Amino acid sequence: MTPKANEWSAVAQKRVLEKKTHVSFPQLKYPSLRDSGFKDPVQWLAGKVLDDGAEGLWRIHDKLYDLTSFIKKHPGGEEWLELTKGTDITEAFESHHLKPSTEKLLDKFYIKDAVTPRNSPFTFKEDGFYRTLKRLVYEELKRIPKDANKTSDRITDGLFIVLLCCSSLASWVTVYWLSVLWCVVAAVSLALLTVTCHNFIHRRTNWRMFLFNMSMWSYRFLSVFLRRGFFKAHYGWHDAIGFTLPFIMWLTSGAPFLHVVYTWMWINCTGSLLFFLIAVNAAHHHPDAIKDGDQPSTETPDWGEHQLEALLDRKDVNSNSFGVATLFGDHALHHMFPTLDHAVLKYLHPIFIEHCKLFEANYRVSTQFKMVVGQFEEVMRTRFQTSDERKIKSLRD
Ligand code: HEM
Repeated sequence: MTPKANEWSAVAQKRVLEKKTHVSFPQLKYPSLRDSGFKDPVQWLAGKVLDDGAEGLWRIHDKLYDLTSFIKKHPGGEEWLELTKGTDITEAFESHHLKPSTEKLLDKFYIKDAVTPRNSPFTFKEDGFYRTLKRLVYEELKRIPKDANKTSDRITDGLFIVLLCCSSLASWVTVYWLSVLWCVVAAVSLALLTVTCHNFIHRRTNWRMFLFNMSMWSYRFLSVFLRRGFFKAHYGWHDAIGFTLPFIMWLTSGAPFLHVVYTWMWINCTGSLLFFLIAVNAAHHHPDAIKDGDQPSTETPDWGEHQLEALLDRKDVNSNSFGVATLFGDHALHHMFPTLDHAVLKYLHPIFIEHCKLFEANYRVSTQFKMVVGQFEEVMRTRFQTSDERKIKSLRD
């Protein structure tokens, strides 16, 4: 029985303790492996293999496909399919392909129907919010300027060059305050570069996605250095690309190696802190953004509408291309269409807003300042929210 609004938080707290069902979606079982080992993407994927009913194949909606022969031919890159073998890839498949012809290609790989229901609450109805928006976006993309994505390329390349120059200067100069100045500029450009490269990591394999790893994070697994088998299986040379920065600093500055390492670590740690501050004050860390445990709008929401529930956009960030690229802007459209360049998204605003109005979707737009305040409110939050509470607050904003 669905709990009443005033009982939701207590019921959800009980589910958290019992660990029998998913908290927000009690029709789903408690995720396997959630509480064992590292809580990282590798563990999450292993848990999905146990729960998704894909029988060692790839599951899309309620059908199973054998994509083994397609892995090397996949235009988006091999990694996506290698990593997801044995899991339900419905959400990834739906959101990463706009061309209607891609779906037809699936028939070639069909093996059989799945025997268990999907272990996901999300729906993709033909006349639902997401699928209708996807069709509109596909048509709209034909009308936008062909070179729209050049803006992101220029911002990324510019930040990369600033990072290289300032890091080398920071090791080269011998005046303390000048060195600090170059270190600060390098750290800021490293943080902004890392965010900007996020624009490239959901797309077909491209060299700019590797620049994300200059931060010593990995665009695939943030736990990459902690996992066994670093150079085997899923781990590649690009996971270690961050080590090229101190090497370049050493070569160009001629400074003693230890001094370079020390300077590099300062830049890296400060850059990481700034990256964290940007990320945590962006779209999701606010009480009005749904989290596991909060009450969803329905037990089987449209996937796209649920994305909107999970974030708030910022009007001051969305108003300029540099802000969008370097501060996780236009996040709603980015969630729904991750393969599109961030610089393209502004052209989709008019149809997106109209579509939200038509479907009465819960799309919220806030400001950067309110997101910073909301981030502290989120940290202090002690109860789970009902969907009505989320809606009422969003109207007040
Ligand atoms: C885990 C699931 C998958 C992910 C994350 C994924 C990701 C991607 C990405 C990032 C692209 C490049 C998109 C672009 O540049 O616009 C792409 C393209 C493509 N993928 Fe996938 N893919 C997945 C599964 C599949 C499957 C199952 C098929 C078909 C059997 C498929 C067929 C294609 C085709 C045909 C393209 C080229 C589409 C185009 O040019 O518009 N993908 N995919």
